[in-house]
Amino acid sequence: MKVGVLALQGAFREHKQMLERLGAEVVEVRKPEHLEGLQGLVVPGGESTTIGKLAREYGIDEAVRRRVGEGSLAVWGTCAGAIWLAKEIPRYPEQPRLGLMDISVERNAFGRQVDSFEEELQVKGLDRPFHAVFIRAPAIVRVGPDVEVLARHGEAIVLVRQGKLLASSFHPELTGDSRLHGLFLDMASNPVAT
Ligand SMILES: NC(=O)CC[C@H](N)C(=O)O
Repeated sequence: MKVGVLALQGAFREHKQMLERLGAEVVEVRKPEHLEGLQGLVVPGGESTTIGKLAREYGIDEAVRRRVGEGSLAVWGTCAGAIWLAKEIPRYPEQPRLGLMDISVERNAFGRQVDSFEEELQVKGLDRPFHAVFIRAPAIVRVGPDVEVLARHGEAIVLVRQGKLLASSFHPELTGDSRLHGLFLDMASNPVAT
């Protein structure tokens, strides 16, 4: 199983290590041609405007849209990566994005006072809670009819799936728990979107 991590900016190294621990071959994606032969792509947390601008400049967004359209690539956006995947970003209508998930993702939704926090999240499909780290995190404030909600923090939606696309508000790569990376590898290895 060969997957990539978008390595333009942000916390991609931790994702790479975790995916490798699960036995995947992991490529750092910096150009469209690096997507060749990949079944999945993880888009890390970081600064979503920077990631969006660089991905557009290098033509990576176009290439990812094409591969997702063919059904041959799964994508998981974490934190800034989730913002990049979203169709709507309230208050930032001009921000460059992939725009493939029918969700609205509000940047820095939890306010300045609580810049960062951690929580034991109940995740649909996991038998025990997942320790989630939120860092200047976004919240998913609207989901379309094809989007399944997998976890919430209070009222806020923080983990969703739409076919071969997955988005999380939090940073799943910062703890030793690799269950969500395992779920993503399962999604990427399944040729049929469910
Ligand atoms: N940890 C993160 O990825 C934070 C995302 C950042 N607040 C943004 O809007 O881009």
